[in-house]
Amino acid sequence: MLPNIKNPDDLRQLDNKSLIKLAAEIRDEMISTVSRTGGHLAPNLGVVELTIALHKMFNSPRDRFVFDVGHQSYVHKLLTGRQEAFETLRQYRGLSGFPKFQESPHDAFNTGHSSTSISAATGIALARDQQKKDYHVVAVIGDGALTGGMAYESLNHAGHLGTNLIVILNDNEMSIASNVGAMSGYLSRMRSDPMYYKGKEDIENLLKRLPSVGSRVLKVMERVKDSLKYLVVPGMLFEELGFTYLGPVDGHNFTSLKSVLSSAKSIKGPVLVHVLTTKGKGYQPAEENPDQFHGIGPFNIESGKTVKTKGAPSYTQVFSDALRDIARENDKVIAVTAAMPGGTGIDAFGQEFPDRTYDVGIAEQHAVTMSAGLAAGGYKPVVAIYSTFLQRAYDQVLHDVALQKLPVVFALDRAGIVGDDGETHQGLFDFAYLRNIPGLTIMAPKDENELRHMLYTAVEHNEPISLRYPRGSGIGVTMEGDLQQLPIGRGEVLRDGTDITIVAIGNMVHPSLEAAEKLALKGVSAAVINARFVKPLDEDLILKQIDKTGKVVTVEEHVLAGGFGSAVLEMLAKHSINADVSNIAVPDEFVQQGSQSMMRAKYGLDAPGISRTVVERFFPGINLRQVRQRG
Ligand SMILES: Cc1ncc(C[n+]2csc(CCOP(=O)(O)OP(=O)(O)O)c2C)c(N)n1
Ligand SMILES: CC(=O)[C@@H](O)[C@H](O)COP(=O)(O)O
Ligand SMILES: [Mg+2]
Repeated sequence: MLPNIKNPDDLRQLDNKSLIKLAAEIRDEMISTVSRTGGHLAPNLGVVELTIALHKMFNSPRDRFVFDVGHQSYVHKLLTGRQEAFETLRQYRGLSGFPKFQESPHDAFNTGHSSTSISAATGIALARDQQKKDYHVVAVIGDGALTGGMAYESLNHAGHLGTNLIVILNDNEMSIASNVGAMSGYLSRMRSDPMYYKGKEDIENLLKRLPSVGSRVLKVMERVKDSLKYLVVPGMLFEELGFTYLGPVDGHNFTSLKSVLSSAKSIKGPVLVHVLTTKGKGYQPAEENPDQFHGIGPFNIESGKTVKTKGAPSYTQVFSDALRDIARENDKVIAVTAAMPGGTGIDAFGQEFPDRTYDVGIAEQHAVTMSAGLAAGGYKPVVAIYSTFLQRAYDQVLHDVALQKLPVVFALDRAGIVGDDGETHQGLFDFAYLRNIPGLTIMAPKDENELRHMLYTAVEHNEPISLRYPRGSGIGVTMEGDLQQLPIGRGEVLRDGTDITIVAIGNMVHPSLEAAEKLALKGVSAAVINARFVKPLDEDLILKQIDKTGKVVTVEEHVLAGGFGSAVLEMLAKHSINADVSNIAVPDEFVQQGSQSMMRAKYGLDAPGISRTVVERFFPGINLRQVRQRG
């Protein structure tokens, strides 16, 4: 059936039996494709019926859907004319793993970061109202995304506005890991306590029987109704915020879904539909391990096992091991994660030190300010956050941590090019957004061994400090002995040279060393500095080398504007040094999805790219000269 669904109109004639068949085909298609491409399988398996029902009951693209995070939009893509492209999911120039208005008019709003959907949907609804148009706006948000502050800011405002807006709360009792917090508990109680259902039915029956009498009595009756509802009707919290609450309904049952969506369409004002789903539904390994199948690499469909590659441990793993080593000696160390315990390696810390670990939910701002509070109370919080998600908490870093010089450690995982998640998740901005904050020390290790020492240095440092490291495996260096404190603001010369100085930071140091080897073969003598610190810069070391070579190239896996190269340029300007400088970095554009190696090659962020840039920029005639010499 799936190939016959060219657009949502093709769903209109299908009865429940056909819809059930279609749901099974969609699941097969997603399992088969994601087993090859990798992707967010479990969230999508959970919303198959829900998404089909949405497309059946609404009229996209006239009606607008906003998917929160957007990692659960695969079913929507399959129903909106993107079946043929589906095999290119998350690949270079292929279908995005998130909604993209550039891909389809059915994608009303681009997402990737969590908890934005209700705000965006409110704005779309307001634009509709301004233009006196008449269409539905539907935000689809998960219970995990509902832990993010923006979700509450927008519920609060949308409830106050009273405009027509439908929020579908997809409650599968999971974030990536288990969901956390009081709201999650509230949703669970609605899910599981039969008293709520019974109470709701009883009250509804009672209310139906209440007589319509004179207006004063009516007012009293209304108040009685309200207080009775308050006591037992589920979703009262949302009702108090100004939403009509519908549910909870079984999100895998077409009859219930169609009925509740039909009611939602007819109600005036904001409506919240509470839908219960099972993450990973229909594929046993994903149902059993929804966290592992939240976002998964290629896997074997029969066994559900991922294709393992042997190699160096990931940066995350090394960070996780080192943090536990440090915490065994220092009982002030506290680990904080914002809903990414597995992704950041804080899960292992939590197992060993459950009382010193906090998962705050998808609440990066709260994570940072709470850490500031912990630091003010004498602790050493290590906040492990993906570079892209710390973008959320800029003011908290500046206002709550840095202004008070509080010793919070920011461990930024997934810094640099992240690969298949693409532009929403690239960790390419952190040097820039942190470098302008006074008193914040910024480090990046050249490899996984240096990461351990930097983490130790950070914990021992008594002021705000950050370190960033990339997604994926380290480079396989030996882990050297005891953890050591690195001198703050000191880099190291890894290779001497007389023609040019390459100053690299973080994971660009080793490719720079390789590039220097290549350059040597062309007769260029390149010095290589591992800067280690973006702030404070090792000015003496860099200036001394530049004095020798006159030419300098900076290399970083980060955007050019405001990054490490900018820091070096500012330093040269400060000292009135007139050197010949080139900066290798990501230009002023959003980096698309594609494997990390492919995208690094595209931007010249690998050994061949670095040596090519050096030759083209500083030694353009070199090949010719060599050929002439050889001749
Ligand atoms: C600001 C931000 N922080 C963290 C994430 C990482 N993240 C993506 S999905 C997700 C869990 C979302 O849970 P939920 O909304 O319940 O969706 P489900 O996967 O359960 O369908 C998290 C933590 C993110 N995308 N954005
Ligand atoms: C959708 C989302 O934001 C996360 O699931 C993210 O894709 C995780 O990325 P990693 O695979 O790098 O942990
Ligand atoms: Mg969820």
